[in-house]
Order: sequence, then structure tokens, then C-alpha cells
Amino acid sequence: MINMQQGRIIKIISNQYTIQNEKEEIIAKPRGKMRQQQTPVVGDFVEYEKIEDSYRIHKVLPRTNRLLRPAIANVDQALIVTSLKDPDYSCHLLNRLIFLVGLAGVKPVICVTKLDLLEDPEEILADLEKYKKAGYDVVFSNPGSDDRELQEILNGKVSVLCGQSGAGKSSLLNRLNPDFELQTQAISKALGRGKHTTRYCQLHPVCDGLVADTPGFSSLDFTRLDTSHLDACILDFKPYIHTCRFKDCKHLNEPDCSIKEALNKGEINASIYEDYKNIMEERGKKL
Ligand SMILES: Nc1nc2c(ncn2[C@@H]2O[C@H](COP(=O)(O)OP(=O)(O)OP(=O)(O)O)[C@@H](O)[C@H]2O)c(=O)[nH]1
Ligand SMILES: [Zn+2]
Repeated sequence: MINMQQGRIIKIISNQYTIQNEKEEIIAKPRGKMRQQQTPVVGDFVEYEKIEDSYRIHKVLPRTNRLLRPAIANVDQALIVTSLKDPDYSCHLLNRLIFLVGLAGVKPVICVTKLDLLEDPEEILADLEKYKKAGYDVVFSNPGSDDRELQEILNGKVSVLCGQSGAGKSSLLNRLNPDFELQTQAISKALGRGKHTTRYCQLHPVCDGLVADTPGFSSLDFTRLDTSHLDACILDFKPYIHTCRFKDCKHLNEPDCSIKEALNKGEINASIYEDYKNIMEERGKKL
């Protein structure tokens, strides 16, 4: 008789899948047959069985959502780690990350780092206020701060950190969970590298929830995504979206578009609209 068990994948290193169930962590491999069907990613709930001394994953259970880069499933929210300096703040990068996360059906939370490195932060802080006003959660995290607000946001949730390499993702996790620092140092030692740079995606226990630290990414590719409902993912658009003249208004050149009217009155963050427009126009060229 097959004795199937269920658990969540919390780490994948090459062909070794670490699965957490209620009691323990085990390491499993996918069945040869299933690998072509649906490749399991971190965050997946899977069914697996024990065969002699090893574990085999049989199937991936239905996902609530899935991010492509980083490859992770079933997350409650994505913390978009946004550094204000080194690497420098870019509202366009932030906007595009908000879109990517939103298109995957995941709630974005803007987590700002390196405020201490800015001499004149006023202009950037004013820009970040626009996101708050639109309804995005914006939380600051600095070395030496108690991060209480961030802890509340993470409590009991499955979160993924995304953001540029060097934005401060690992530093932030180290502050929230000192055990994590020990783990990453141990991993760096084992791999014979001095400095910890994130190489693979893993869910770590943090603040009674799970947080994935992920490798920094280099490209923001929208070409493979269905962006037809991008407008519905943008909080700035939400109060206006149902009052355009046309039900299928794309808010580009249509008459009586409430979103363009709000933009002209300065009620919508202009950079968000600009990035939305650029992505929709690129899409238009493709169709
Ligand atoms: N001054 C200052 N430095 C910071 C802050 N957060 C991170 N750093 C520094 O920025 C550098 C990069 O931070 P990491 O935490 O490694 O960045 P990361 O996002 O994990 O980078 P990857 O692993 O490459 O994706 C490190 O030298 C940190 O010490 C901050 O809030 N203020
Ligand atoms: Zn419109």
C-alpha cells in the first residue's frame, strides 16, 4: 500500500528538495515521471511517499499563486526591498516590481532600506509618500531599528523578499532572525566562499511565519506575461477604473478615460502611469 504524506517544500538545492511536514524536515527527490509535468518550486505543497530509505515526490498540489523570478509558490505577500542608495533608488524599478508581483496574484509590500545613507532624503521620501497614498504598505527597515512594524507584517505569513542584488535582503533577515546569520555563515563556509551572497531560494522561519530570501535578479521581463489585466493590479488606478467610458478601456488613447483624467489632475502617481503605459505599448506592438 502506498503511504502518501504531504508537506511544503522549503528549500531546493539541485535535485534535493527539503520538505517540511508537521513533525520534521525530510529530503526528497521528484519521481522521474513527474519532473516533466510540473516542476516543484519552493513553497509548493506536495504529496510524497517513503520508498525504503528515500522519499519520492509524486505530485504538486494546486497553487494559490506562483512567482516566476524568484520561482516560488503559495506566498501571502512579497516584500519589495528597495534601497535608497547603493544601489540607488529608482521608482521605475519599484513600479515594475509592483507590477510583476501583482500580476502573479501576490500582494506587494514596499520595504525601504539604507535611509541612513542619504544626505537629502526629502525628494525620495516625497516620492514614497505617493505609494502610501495609493494604498501600498511602505515600511522602513534600518540597521539598529527594532523593526517592530516589519515584524507585524511578517507575523504568521509566508513572504518572499525581492529586490536588486545588494538592496539589503539578507541583512534584513539577519536582523529579524539572528539564527539566520549563523546559518548563512555556515553555508558560506561549507561552500568555501567568504561572503554570503544568496544563491538559491529558501523559506526561513521568521517572526512566526516563513520568509524566502532569494537571489537578486537582473531582468524584469514582461514579454512572457499576460499583461491584459495589469490595470487591475495597480492600486493607484483602483478608485477610477470602473468609471471609464469603455469597459475594456486600456487607459491609453481612449476618450473619457477616468484614469487619464485623474492623472491630469495630479491624483495618480505619474511614474506608475508612465511605466504602465510603456508596458502596454510594448504589448500592443507584439499583438
Ligand atoms: N548603511 C546601510 N547598509 C546596509 C543596509 N542594509 C544593507 N546594507 C549593506 O548593503 C550591503 C548589501 O546587503 P545584502 O543584505 O547582502 O544585500 P542582498 O539584497 O541580500 O544582496 P544579494 O544577496 O546579492 O541579493 C551589505 O554590505 C550590507 O551591510 C542599510 O539599511 N544601511
Ligand atoms: Zn480608462
